Amino acid sequence: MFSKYDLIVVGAGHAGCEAAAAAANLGSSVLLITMNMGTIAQMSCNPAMGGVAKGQIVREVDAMGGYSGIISDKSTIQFRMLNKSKGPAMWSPRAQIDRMRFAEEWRLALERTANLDIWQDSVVGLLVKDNTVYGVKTSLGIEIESTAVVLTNGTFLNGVMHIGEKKFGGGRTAERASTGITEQLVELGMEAGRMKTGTPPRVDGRSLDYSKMEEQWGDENPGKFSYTDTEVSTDQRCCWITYTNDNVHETLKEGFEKSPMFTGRIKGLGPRYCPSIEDKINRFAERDRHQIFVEPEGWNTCEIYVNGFSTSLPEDVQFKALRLIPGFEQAKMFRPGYAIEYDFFPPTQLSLTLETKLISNLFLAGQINGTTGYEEAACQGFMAGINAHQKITDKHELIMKRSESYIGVLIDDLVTKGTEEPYRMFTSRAEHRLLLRQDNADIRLSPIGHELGLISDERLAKVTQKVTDADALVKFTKSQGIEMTDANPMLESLGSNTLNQNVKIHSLVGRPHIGLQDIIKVSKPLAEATKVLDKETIEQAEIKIKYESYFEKENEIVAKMLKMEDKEIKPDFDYNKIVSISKEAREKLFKIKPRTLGQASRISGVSPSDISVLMVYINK
Ligand SMILES: Cc1cc2nc3c(=O)[nH]c(=O)nc-3n(C[C@H](O)[C@H](O)[C@H](O)COP(=O)(O)OP(=O)(O)OC[C@H]3O[C@@H](n4cnc5c(N)ncnc54)[C@H](O)[C@@H]3O)c2cc1C
Repeated sequence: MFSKYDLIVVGAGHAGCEAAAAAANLGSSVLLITMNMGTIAQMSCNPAMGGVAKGQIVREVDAMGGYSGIISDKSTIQFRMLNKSKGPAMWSPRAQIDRMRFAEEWRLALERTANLDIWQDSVVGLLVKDNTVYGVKTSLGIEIESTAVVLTNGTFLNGVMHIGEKKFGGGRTAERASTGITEQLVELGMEAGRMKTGTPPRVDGRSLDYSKMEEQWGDENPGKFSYTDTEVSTDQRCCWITYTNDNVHETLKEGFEKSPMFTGRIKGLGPRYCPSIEDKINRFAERDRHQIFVEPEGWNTCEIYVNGFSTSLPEDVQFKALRLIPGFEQAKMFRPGYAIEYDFFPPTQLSLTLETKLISNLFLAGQINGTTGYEEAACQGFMAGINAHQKITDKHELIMKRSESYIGVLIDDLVTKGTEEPYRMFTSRAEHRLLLRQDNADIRLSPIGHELGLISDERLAKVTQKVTDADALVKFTKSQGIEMTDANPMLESLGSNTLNQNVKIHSLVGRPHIGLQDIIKVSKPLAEATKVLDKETIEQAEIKIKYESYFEKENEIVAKMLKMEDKEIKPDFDYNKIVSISKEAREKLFKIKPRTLGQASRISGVSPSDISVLMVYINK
């Protein structure tokens, strides 16, 4: 029934979809096996993409030829650029998403992708010989062969869901758990752990009184994720904000003794930055209210996601407490919140390509590696799909540097340091975040996508043109002056000091709160010079003018750091021959097998003096 594939991807969540699409677009024959074709790219929790640091990841995946940005744009119901009042390194695109449309768009995109077959079934085991994977076994008893396998099982491996004292096996509400894979991999010598997460109840939006809540609209001129010419709706749906209160907290506390979170019935660590409402009440007892974001799940559905109210308390307690929130007095519940615990594989067992060190040609991506979040999963899937293809076609592996992408930071963090709790991306994890901005992801990464074959010549040419045009515009502002009589009314209206002599446009853009678009309105030469340029090119020039000196300093730091980062360590390097490093460092170095001195320096337990000694040996 099945001939041999180049690659089998197990699971069609955010990681699996990107992995399958990337490898197929590169030319591998791919079979995507997923338990339920009705839940391809299902958003298990919040219907939103992007956010702080996560939005940058979506843009990076898009810049290299992944699909997440395009699909998000097609299903956006509200868009906001977060942190716009801060520096550009913090600007983060976030979109409220139509959950059903997102899943449908992903499925249609996969159906349109050449070299990609889909099979609905559950994988129960791997075909492994001589520590090399060569296919999978399914619950229908079928054995399907492939040269490589990417596992992206999400929260499904031995998943157990909890609502109060009730407990069900399952990978997500109304879906079966996956058994067999963890057990086999553990038997083969891999280590598995347990993590947990939770989700809030969903309610019927027709039963809410929005007049008691604050409206929260998106941006007036909504942006988007993809650098391609995707169209986004200029219509937006409103979200709302309301708050819990003492009565809500007291009611929730009635259920604490039945809460699996407090009775210790759930094993594993949960996401610290996405706590349940019971956790928040417990940890921040001094707070008399917590914010609740009331978010529509789509354009046409009345289903509402109660963001901030993640809970696994008994459903009747959830319901009683919800009705005490302003605007929720008559709320009808569609689905209760629940918690889930699942298996993951500590990611220090992977190499930087996301291939397992133990079993050749087996790659792991997404929540299975201890991460949380669609964006974190999508970018790992994308990278695993690429690297699986590269490996089986004997091409170079793709390892992203920490200084060139959030994707590089994420994978390096996971593989080098591991994670004890669900890992999510933050801007603070990226030491070179000033360079890793959402506005320049295409400039940073499209050449890489192009070299791989995922970005067309035309698309790369557009990026190159943008850089050339932005540089030319910066140059123009340095030579072109502005009359003070033209500038002063605009400066006054924006609360900036007026001029007492004519200046170059460049020096005005250097001022806070003054942008090129403000000056275009009052300077005919600038308006003329920019009339054929798009918004992004003008923005790129403005960011360069305002932050050029900071970028230069950061680039100098990166150049210094790359000297260490580029110092390669051979995979079979024998750390036993170094006598003067600590026992802990030796053990960790053997376990992680760092590729470079830079990676070695980030392993916990490896000290700067261990690195100095190691450097001497490598230089020998
Ligand atoms: C209850 C809940 C709450 C969550 N809360 C949050 C949150 O607050 N914040 C946040 O950022 N993230 C949250 N998440 C996590 C978020 O859903 C994941 O990070 C993201 O979906 C992971 O993507 P993935 O592709 O790794 O896995 P998933 O999206 O889980 O997809 C896994 C896919 O694999 C398929 N599959 C699994 N096993 C098999 C098998 N053996 N054979 C065939 N197919 C298989 C499944 O059917 C599914 O399609 C939550 C998840 C759940 C379930």
